[in-house]
Amino acid sequence: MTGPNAVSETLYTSLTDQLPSFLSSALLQCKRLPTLPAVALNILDISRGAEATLSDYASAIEHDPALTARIMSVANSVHYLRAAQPPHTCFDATQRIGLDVTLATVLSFCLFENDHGARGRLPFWQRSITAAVAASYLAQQLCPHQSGSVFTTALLQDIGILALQTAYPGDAERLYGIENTSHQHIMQVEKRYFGCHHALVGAWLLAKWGAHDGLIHAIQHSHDGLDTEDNAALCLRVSGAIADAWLSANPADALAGVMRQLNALTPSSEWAMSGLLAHLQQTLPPLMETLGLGMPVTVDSVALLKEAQQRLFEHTLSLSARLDAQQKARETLLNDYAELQQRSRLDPLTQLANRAWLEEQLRERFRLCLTTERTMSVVFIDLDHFKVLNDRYGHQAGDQVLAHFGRMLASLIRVGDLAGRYGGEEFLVILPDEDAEGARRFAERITRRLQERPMARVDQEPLYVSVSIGVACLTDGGFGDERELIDAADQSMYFTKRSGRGGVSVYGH
Ligand SMILES: Nc1nc2c(ncn2[C@@H]2O[C@H](COP(=O)(O)OP(=O)(O)OP(=O)(O)O)[C@@H](O)[C@H]2O)c(=O)[nH]1
Repeated sequence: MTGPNAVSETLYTSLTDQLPSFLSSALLQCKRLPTLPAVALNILDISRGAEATLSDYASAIEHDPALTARIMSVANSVHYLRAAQPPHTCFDATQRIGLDVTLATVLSFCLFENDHGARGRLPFWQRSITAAVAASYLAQQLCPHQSGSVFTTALLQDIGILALQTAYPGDAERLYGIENTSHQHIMQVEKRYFGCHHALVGAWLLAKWGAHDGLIHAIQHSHDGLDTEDNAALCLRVSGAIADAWLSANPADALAGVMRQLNALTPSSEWAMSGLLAHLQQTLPPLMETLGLGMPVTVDSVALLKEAQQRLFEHTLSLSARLDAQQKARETLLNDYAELQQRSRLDPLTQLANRAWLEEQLRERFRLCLTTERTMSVVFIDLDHFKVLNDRYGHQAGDQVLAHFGRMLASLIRVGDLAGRYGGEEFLVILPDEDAEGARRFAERITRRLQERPMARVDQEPLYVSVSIGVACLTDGGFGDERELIDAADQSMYFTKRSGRGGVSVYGH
């Protein structure tokens, strides 16, 4: 289970304070509560079909308190909650967590270790389901938009009993096995034996598992008096009494007693009691039959659990296969993205950084230098008489020269430097942590290299080019931004041009 989330942390702490500590330690030992065997069978049946939908699972789970509590808590966990409303019904919960998590949650059901254990819990399950059906019918009359959540809350109102029976299997028979004991009496016995009754236990468990505050609060007060302004709470609280009456040895008398109580509170016509009884009469017998609660249940729990584990295993396998595929798709996507990003930063002809990337990098490095009090230099390079070269040897030869020059420049820079094509036949190199003298030496290496190596061959003849270079160092001017630094390097480059080309000038030197 998920553990309390941030929202219910305070509620959880307050419930923990109220719960005797020996009880919380014992309850923590039972990680899962047993599921109705018939529901477990139904879930397995559904999981065998390839076309099973979320609704199929939700319909199966919604009558089982243990699985309902589990699925509600998982759906409410922080991971799924995000900014959304908490789930109010099994349908909400399964929609929230999706098919994979629903399957993983419901297939990890557990059962009572033997038929005897399951039979001993029949009254608990019968009461939970009867109360849920009654509560949702009443809610449809009084607060229709809450009937789904009232059903779920009513189903879970006694989950504390299931937990206590599971934590104290040896005492369960003695505490809960006496026939025709009233719910009131059970609560008195619990109070004597455990120091609190099952509503608090149920609320604490749901808080521990991370259910939402509304549900926890409603369970905690599910057994309070009927004197409440809140219609949903009223439907919940009266549902237990109706379930007890319906399941008692003498339903007619018991129901009359409940009606008397209600009449004292509110006019009976509003409650449409006869409609409720007709609804219970019509709904409950087939439902109890389906859930195996009409007669003792006989199931081979070992075989059932084995099959569930097998299904869970198959499900996990298919899930991990899908995760693998998703992971691969994600990696390809990331690679494609990285490649695309890299391409969007490159000049296609020279394979150096393009102007946009150069400017972005220069902006960042300029800011870094200011904050860390470091320096940097930029080197502005312009190929000489490139128009003449193009005109004389053709545009293709010009392209060849640019591409070759790009490769040469890339071979001269160090790790951390950035060389790029700034415009047509203009190049820019950023030299971090380099002063003006270092940058000048770098620029002179370029001019020397160009004297040694031709940048193209035309009709087998080597074609040499020269460049005019301007250098500017951050330390040599009060530059306000990176643009001013580039302008300074550009000015120095023009100075070189005016001085006869094929050389290096340094700004401010
Ligand atoms: N082949 C080729 N030529 C280009 C490219 N980009 C710009 N050019 C050319 O480069 C030439 C630049 O000419 P100018 O700005 O007059 O400069 P220059 O001829 O180098 O003269 P100076 O800079 O004064 O030495 C123009 O003819 C442009 O067409 C390109 O990608 N490929």
